[in-house]
Amino acid sequence: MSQIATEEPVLHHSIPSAISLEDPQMALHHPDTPQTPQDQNAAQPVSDLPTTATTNSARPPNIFVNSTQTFPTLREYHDPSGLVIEVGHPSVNSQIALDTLRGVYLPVQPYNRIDNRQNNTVAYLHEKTFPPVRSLRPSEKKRILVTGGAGFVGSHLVDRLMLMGHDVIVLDNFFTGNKRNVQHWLGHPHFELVRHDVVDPFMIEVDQIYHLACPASPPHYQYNPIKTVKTSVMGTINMLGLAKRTKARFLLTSTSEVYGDPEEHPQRETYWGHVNPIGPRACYDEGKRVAETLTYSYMHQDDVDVRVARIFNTFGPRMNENDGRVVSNFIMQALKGEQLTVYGDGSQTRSFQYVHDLVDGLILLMNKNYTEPVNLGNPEEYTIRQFAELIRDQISPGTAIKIFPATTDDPQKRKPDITRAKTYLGWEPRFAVRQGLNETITWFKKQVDEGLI
Ligand SMILES: O=C(O)[C@H]1O[C@H](OP(=O)(O)OP(=O)(O)OC[C@H]2O[C@@H](n3ccc(=O)[nH]c3=O)[C@H](O)[C@@H]2O)[C@H](O)[C@@H](O)[C@@H]1O
Repeated sequence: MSQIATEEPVLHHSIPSAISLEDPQMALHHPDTPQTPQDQNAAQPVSDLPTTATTNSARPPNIFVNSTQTFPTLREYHDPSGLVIEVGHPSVNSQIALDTLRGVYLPVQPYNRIDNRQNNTVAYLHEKTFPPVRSLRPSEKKRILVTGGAGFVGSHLVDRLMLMGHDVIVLDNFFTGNKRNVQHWLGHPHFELVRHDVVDPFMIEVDQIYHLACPASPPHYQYNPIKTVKTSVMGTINMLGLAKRTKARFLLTSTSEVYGDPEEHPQRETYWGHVNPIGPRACYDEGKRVAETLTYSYMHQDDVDVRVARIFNTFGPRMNENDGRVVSNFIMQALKGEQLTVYGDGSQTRSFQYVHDLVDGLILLMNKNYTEPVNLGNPEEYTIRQFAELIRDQISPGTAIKIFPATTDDPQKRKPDITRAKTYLGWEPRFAVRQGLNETITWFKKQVDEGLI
């Protein structure tokens, strides 16, 4: 190999700036550089090579080429003995150190497993330490599909299901979801992340399906209303079809928006709603209403085991800072010292729940035997103006609150009646809005400080 290397014609290739003859270490390992006896002794057959990225300390462990620097030989991809130490091609920026690649398929400590008998948890080490998850017997462990699992609510649900010890498969098209929300599970043996749009069918064997996939903030769902309707209709048909085939239990995350601009207050699940079918919110409201219709049609016609949660306004860490919803808008505005934007006269009301409460409710609903729709929300009701003052006073009391025109068809009041959830699930919110807001503000501040948003 080294012979071939020295006889090669001089070619010009783009190489990473990290690999330079000016680097004394690199020069030491270049085939043209005289080698010490120790170096020559170090040459080994491939089978004897250590399998970590530390094998050849002179090479950067992971090489992706951006540099336009040229270097006149192909020998760069070989070690002094002529063994390949790097694969891939500069033309497609695919170079990678072989040791790095080995680290993927031949890890030094494959899935090092730490069982903690005392608290019945198991932790896996694979390049990073994952949070310990409960150790379940095979009969207790479920395969759970979460559509929209990389979104705000979905990712918190995934955290919980993972910590509970289940196998979790996340489907997300990343339109409003973000891989960052679940990156801490990437590589965990219980976790799979699939980029997939629920508008297209998806086949898998699962025990439970939490169907969350759909843009939920008004600016996002109104951005492409036809796609929003397709997501609710075709996405729900696809997931119900999957539930039917696999006999999985199916939970639809519906919304308080099915009540429209309600004439009943607070809203009970028996209320049929007051929705404008051709207004700007209709793509979401009517989409979710059809999704509910489909869910119960599959239940009656095909015996699919279904659950329906009607989710009221929810907030918490991992909300998208740009999604236009009132909580993220007000927090970001106050953090930046900008005026808070109240749409309309601010007398419209909302009831806000902290995301951990919602996740509790979803898991309860999935695992209890109640099949009618259930409201999940915190009845703590605020006018939007009060809510603006609450956030302003927690972050920057001097900031101005400014009135802007109301949005079309904005519901004037919203507050859940949670009698059903209390009665059939034993659920009610535990977080006061103030505590949830403190945690959410702390998270947003950290994101800003770390330059992530
Ligand atoms: O937050 C949620 O979880 C809900 O958000 C939306 O429902 P909406 O109540 O319209 O939520 P926001 O966009 O946060 O608006 C709440 C109220 O604040 C007002 N608002 C919003 C943003 C803003 O900067 N200023 C402001 O006054 C809106 O006009 C509205 O009256 C979705 O449609 C629901 O599906 C979802 O459950």
